[in-house]
Amino acid sequence: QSSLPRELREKYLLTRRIGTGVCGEVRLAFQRSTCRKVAVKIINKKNFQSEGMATRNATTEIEILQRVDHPCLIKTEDFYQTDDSYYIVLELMEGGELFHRVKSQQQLQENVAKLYFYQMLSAVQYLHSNGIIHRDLKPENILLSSQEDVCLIKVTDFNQSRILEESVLMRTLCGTPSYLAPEVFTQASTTGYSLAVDAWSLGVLLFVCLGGYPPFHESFGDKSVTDQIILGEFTMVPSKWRHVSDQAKDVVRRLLVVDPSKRMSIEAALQHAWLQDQGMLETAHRLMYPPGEDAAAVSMQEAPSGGPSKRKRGDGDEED
Ligand SMILES: C/C(=N\NC(=N)N)c1ccc(NC(=O)c2cc3cccc([N+](=O)[O-])c3[nH]2)cc1
Repeated sequence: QSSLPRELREKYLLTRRIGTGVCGEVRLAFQRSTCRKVAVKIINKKNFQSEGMATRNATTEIEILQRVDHPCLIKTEDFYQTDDSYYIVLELMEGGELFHRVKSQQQLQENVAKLYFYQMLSAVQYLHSNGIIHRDLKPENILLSSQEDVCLIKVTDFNQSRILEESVLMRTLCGTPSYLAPEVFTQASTTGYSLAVDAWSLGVLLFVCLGGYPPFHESFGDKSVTDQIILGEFTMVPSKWRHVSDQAKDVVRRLLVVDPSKRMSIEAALQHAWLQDQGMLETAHRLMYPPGEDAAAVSMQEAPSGGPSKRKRGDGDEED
């Protein structure tokens, strides 16, 4: 406890480790004033390659963590740092990492995988609409809110994230193209598809949820994992995929496409037939926007037809 920042120690009681990551650990903590349980992610700075990289990455990450506001993105409520570590206070996600959920259940039931996948798509759609690319979507970075199958998921770990800012390239493309070399345009097409990297990762995540094992793995055939990825050669083991619907397989196949310009986009995935499932969508929206938690949600609720519409005013009075 002694090496913790004093303010952190004064406000929170840190207890046992609940999660481990390559760049640090996660501890269960109690807010002393309310006894409320929170998670504290401790990231040791020396894990980053170079000092410059560390500060930029971490600053960007902290900025992103504090800026994002979506039900399927982890929220930070406090942030401290010492010379050698960052301490990020986060909401507790008692279901732990998706990685362990899939491992313990071999593979998820299709409707559960669909509910989780829809939430991941919503989270990534929000990030992309705010010019943020996650770039490191994997089962360890998807957290579950409870031990129940039907639960809220949250994306975390923006360590590799990048904020798409106005690039020199974009400005260049505004000027007269007459004197520009061809690679300036072809290079444009590659950076133009940088959002698509998250779509690929979501394809891998969905594959793991449905199949219970990774699509690219050294145990498959004689090619290296890198070669399998570059060739887009994934293996659907029949015994594992026999009970998975053709529509679900179609989503995976359209995301795990090597050419980013041909890969299904996040938007297109949200429109895919597999996700036009009213039951799942209602469950997802009930989890993401629980009634009564947010005035906006209340006002969006359909007032019961005919009966007096109960709406909460700012001062909390019920009005008929
Ligand atoms: C921001 C971040 N990583 N950033 C980075 N590596 N640079 C980050 C990474 C991982 C987490 N993980 C958790 O909050 C987390 C993991 C876990 C496992 C069992 C149980 C719980 N829990 O809250 O009950 C867990 N929470 C939270 C934040």
